[in-house]
Amino acid sequence: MSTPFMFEKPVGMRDTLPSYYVKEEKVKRQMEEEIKTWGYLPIRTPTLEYYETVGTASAILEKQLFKLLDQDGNTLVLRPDMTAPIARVAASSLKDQVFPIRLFYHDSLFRAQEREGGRPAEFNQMGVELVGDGTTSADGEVIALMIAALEKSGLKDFKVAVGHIGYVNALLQDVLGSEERVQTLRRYLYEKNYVGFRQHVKSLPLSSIDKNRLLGLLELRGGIETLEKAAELVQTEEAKKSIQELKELEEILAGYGVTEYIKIDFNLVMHMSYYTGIVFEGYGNRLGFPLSSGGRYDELLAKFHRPAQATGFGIRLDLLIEALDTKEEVRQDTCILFSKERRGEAIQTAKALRKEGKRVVLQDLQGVENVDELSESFSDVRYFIGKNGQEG
Ligand SMILES: N[C@@H](Cc1c[nH]c[nH+]1)C(=O)O
Repeated sequence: MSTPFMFEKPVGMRDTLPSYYVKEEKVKRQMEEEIKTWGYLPIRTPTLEYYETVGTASAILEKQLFKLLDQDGNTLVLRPDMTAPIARVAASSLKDQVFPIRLFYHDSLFRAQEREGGRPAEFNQMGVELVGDGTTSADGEVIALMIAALEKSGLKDFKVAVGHIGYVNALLQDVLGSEERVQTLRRYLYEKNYVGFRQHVKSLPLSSIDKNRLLGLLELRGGIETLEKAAELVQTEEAKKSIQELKELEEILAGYGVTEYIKIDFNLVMHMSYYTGIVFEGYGNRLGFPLSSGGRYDELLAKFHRPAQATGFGIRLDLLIEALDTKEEVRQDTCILFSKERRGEAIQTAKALRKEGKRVVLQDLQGVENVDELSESFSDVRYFIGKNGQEG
């Protein structure tokens, strides 16, 4: 008797069937070609990392981590992110390599999902890390590269929202003082719960001027003029520096010719707590949630004892493919059906066609359940049947 779980999978785990696999491979290849031409080198890191180091540095919610134990009782995690493992590598195996280091990756990541969420808990991400470069040129480069990679994948009508976590913190801190109160409001932003943000601000014991400054943050979305409005809300050094960086970034992105994709959004607060500066998210036209994101993380490397400034991005392949909505068919060119007597001839023909780069299925007629159905999925069907006859 079969067990009741026979066809079930753990929550959030998915099979990748050929039709999807083919699409993903194609998109991966297209984006990788682009990323390589920008001088990024490939890297792969292990699926499992120590919870104590990479697990905590990844800054993913504790309950989203898949944990397991090794034979010595150490807690391991399935990597939820590539940025922290790469920071580990940059600070250890690559410690003698001079900065900046440009790396790219595509690998599966693991983030446990709520049962109701229905989102995959394992997904593929392609991304880059530019480690050891604190210039705004580096922020501009990774944003422009993300756009170039998305363009290469065939994605149209997408937008990249750019914000600055330094500015958000500066404003919230200037008005609220305590980090605890800052955290609460930051969480509303992270959840994109602007109604909750408004209600919470209204409930705070603050002057109406201060309340309006906080509510003013929600208006800071749009074009370049947003930067002027942002400058009015808070004048601390940190805020000024953030706005200056964004101004410079605008110029850099204009230089790359990608201004049309960009909008400023000071409400951006990311799911990763390691971000320290310019942050960004890519949105496809048809999806309400970001399919790519990234930003500057200038304090993460110090956790691995090689302090360095860095930035990067990750593109989720499952969400990108959803946004692309392509009808890629799993294509097979030729089917050679043979009977035993002419098997040798059939094998030779298959060999010759494969050499030409054709995809050839070589099939003994006796093993076929339904010849008509089988034939339908091929553009070319050849028969090698009967004794010494000619190819049919
Ligand atoms: N690791 C981030 C993306 C990123 C790469 N570099 C910087 N940020 C994520 O998974 O969302």
